[in-house]
Amino acid sequence: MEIEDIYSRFKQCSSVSTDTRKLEEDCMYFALKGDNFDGNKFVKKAFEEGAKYCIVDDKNAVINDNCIIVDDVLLALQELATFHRNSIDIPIISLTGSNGKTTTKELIKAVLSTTYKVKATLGNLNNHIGVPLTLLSFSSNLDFGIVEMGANHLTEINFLCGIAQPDFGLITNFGKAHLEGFGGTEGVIKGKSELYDFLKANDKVAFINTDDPKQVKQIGDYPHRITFGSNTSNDYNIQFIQANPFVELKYENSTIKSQLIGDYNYGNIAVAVVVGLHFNVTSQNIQKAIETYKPDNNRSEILEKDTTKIILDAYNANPTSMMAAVKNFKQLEGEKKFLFLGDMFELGVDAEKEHQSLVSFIEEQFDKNIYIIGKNFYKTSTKSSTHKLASFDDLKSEIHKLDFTNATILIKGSRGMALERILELL
Ligand SMILES: CC(=O)N[C@H]1[C@@H](OP(=O)(O)OP(=O)(O)OC[C@H]2O[C@@H](n3ccc(=O)[nH]c3=O)[C@H](O)[C@@H]2O)O[C@H](CO)[C@@H](O)[C@@H]1O[C@H](C)C(=O)N[C@@H](C)C(=O)N[C@H](CCC(=O)N[C@@H](CCC[C@@H](N)C(=O)O)C(=O)O)C(=O)O
Ligand SMILES: Nc1ncnc2c1ncn2[C@@H]1O[C@H](COP(=O)(O)OP(=O)(O)OP(=O)(O)O)[C@@H](O)[C@H]1O
Ligand SMILES: C[C@@H](N)C(=O)N[C@H](C)C(=O)O
Repeated sequence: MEIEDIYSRFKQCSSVSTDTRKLEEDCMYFALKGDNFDGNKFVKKAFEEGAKYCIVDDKNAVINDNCIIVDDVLLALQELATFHRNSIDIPIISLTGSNGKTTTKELIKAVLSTTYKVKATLGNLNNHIGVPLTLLSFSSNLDFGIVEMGANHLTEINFLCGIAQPDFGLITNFGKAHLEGFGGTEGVIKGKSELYDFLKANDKVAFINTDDPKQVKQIGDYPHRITFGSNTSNDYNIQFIQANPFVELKYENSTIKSQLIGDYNYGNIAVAVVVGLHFNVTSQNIQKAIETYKPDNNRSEILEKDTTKIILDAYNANPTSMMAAVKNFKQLEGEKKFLFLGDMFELGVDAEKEHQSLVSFIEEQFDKNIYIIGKNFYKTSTKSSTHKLASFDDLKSEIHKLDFTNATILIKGSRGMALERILELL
């Protein structure tokens, strides 16, 4: 069946789903194949749960006239999303970067939603499946769509731009994340810059943080840019005030006191302010939107348990965000500090070097209460005062000996380390 015909059926549906475990009545179910399951096997279930149409690529899965057979279900999903994007004439703002994408996306959404009808990526559904799902959730009555794009290898952002066709774009930062798939730091810069390449090729607009020399270098002399940063020569001048513990910044005559910790969140907030200003959101609305935004899901959360203050940053980790978290932790007030840091994943051949240089850096900053957990950290050379634990189970037997009265604790590690489990041990 041609994509136009699938599209006319999509228009009869309430939504698109790829999962029979959370499927909406009257949706279009795409039977994807994954590492664990073949969606074609769940077609009967999809109809039982209320799907209107099922898109399949196994002829044995065709059980009624509402099954649509295609060569490749994933490709069909991506083509349908592209077709839909071309049919809805709304401005799309896309963002990528090594760190802070979801936070920045949520902040921009909060700011623009004060004044406009806006939809954005749910959670971080930001890959080759998530981006099509995001676009298919947009409709032509929106004022803006915000699309977060993630990548762990070259050409991925270019591919996602082809589907989303952004009118505006921004890169939060270039860091040492997913080094394995990108083949090193230069690969990250090239891969993320595919967003700029798309904007340049299509005369679209880039938001550029001029405090980040990498952004300035990568955008080159491309004229369609909106600049911001600490220098008054920018289109928008934004000043960092402090992050102790919450980030405060100043623009025009407004001071924003956010509920986000970490000076690294300054750039994430600044670009949300600038997007708001550029699209004529009032200063009062920008301020209110940002000041009421609270992070969740283990992303730089600040928690209190009796007299103990906990910075729970266990959602993910990579050398850049780990370094940023440690530096921020160092400048925070507090006499008695503990660090619980877990392995960083997806670093490939750089894993050993990156874990070692991070440990050496931490030991320069802190002389005690350093706990590093996981196989990679376990292999590093450390001072005798640093506590190396090969696994979470090893930490369990150590942690109950510690006294956290009046302490401040940083918890950070890769998703697979799931260091939020520490909370139950405190
Ligand atoms: C394919 C899929 O969506 N899988 C999701 C599914 O996984 P599950 O293990 O259950 O099975 P399969 O994948 O094998 O299943 C095949 C299909 O069968 C469906 N199904 C299964 C059982 C059943 O009873 N009924 C069914 O219909 C199933 O739904 C599949 O469609 O469920 C998991 C739990 O909810 C999901 O985690 C899994 O999602 C995968 C990982 C996925 O890719 N989802 C996208 C929608 C997405 O955007 N996910 C984001 C990923 C964010 C991310 O990590 N981004 C990276 C950079 C991107 C790198 C990119 N190249 C990559 O590889 O991802 C970043 O750093 O930002 C998310 O999960 O948040
Ligand atoms: N600008 C930044 N620089 C360094 N680290 C950051 C920055 N912004 C956020 N972080 C760190 O990254 C963590 C995750 O934030 P967020 O989910 O917004 O990033 P992300 O890029 O969307 O991650 P993912 O790609 O895994 O979805 C935060 O809790 C914080 O530790
Ligand atoms: C959570 C996932 N998007 C991610 O960033 N993974 C890195 C490698 C992590 O687990 O920290």
